[in-house]
Amino acid sequence: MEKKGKLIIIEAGDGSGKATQTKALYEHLCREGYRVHRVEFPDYAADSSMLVRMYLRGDFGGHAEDVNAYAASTFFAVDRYASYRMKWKKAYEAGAIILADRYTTSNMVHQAVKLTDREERESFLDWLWDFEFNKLGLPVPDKVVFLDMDPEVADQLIAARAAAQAQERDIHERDKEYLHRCHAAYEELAKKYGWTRVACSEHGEPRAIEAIHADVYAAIMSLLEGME
Ligand SMILES: Nc1ncnc2c1ncn2[C@@H]1O[C@H](COP(=O)(O)OP(=O)(O)OP(=O)(O)O)[C@@H](O)[C@H]1O
Ligand SMILES: Cc1cn([C@H]2C[C@H](O)[C@@H](COP(=O)(O)O)O2)c(=O)[nH]c1=O
Repeated sequence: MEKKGKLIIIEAGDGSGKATQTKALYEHLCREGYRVHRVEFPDYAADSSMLVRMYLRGDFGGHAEDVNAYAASTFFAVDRYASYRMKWKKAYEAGAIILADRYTTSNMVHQAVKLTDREERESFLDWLWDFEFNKLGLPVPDKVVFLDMDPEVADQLIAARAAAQAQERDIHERDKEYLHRCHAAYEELAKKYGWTRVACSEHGEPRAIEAIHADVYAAIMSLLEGME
């Protein structure tokens, strides 16, 4: 019988602090002596993300909608499959904690919003669940923490980061209206799938990184019982 680990996802809209909070939680859990592996999606440094990179830089069209939800989801899912098989399957099956910055949950939001008809969207979500978790065999998350950052605040954080690091925005980050639709979908899907919401902004300002971290840690604490 396999001794499975725990798969924890830090999920949110673009520029909402996922990398920052994943790093803080990873360091906290390491300090406490847990066996933790940190992964991120897309896995930009890996060959498997080539189609994702082509899509996000606009090779197939400058708008998210230029690639339909099913095609785009497949690019991201294949990248995830390669990461799972090559980087963390063994550790997960040996009982480690896997901490992921984005996962299938990003396809559930960022691709599902392309379908405006409710029935079509539900049917896409059912297809996606079956495709990634049953057909590809990726593990279902044990906990999804949704960082709820006001999209206007996230847009300012992206702008500041882009200026500081001379980075270009991808086709999703360039489209403010799309990011607002994604935020609404996050709120809806957090309820549908039972994701834990952590408030990350108030009165148009981001909350302090440490305060958000304390809430993220509190959200995952109960999962750690019996883990080493
Ligand atoms: N609570 C916060 N207060 C102020 N600045 C923050 C906060 N959280 C993150 N930042 C800063 O905002 C920027 C975006 O944060 P981060 O890279 O963690 O977000 P992300 O969700 O991983 O972004 P992306 O979706 O683009 O991968 C970074 O420059 C980071 O230092
Ligand atoms: C993993 C994953 C991501 N996406 C979307 C979400 C974001 O808009 C981009 C990735 O950008 P980041 O700023 O580097 O996080 O891609 C998606 O649609 N599906 C996925 O599975």
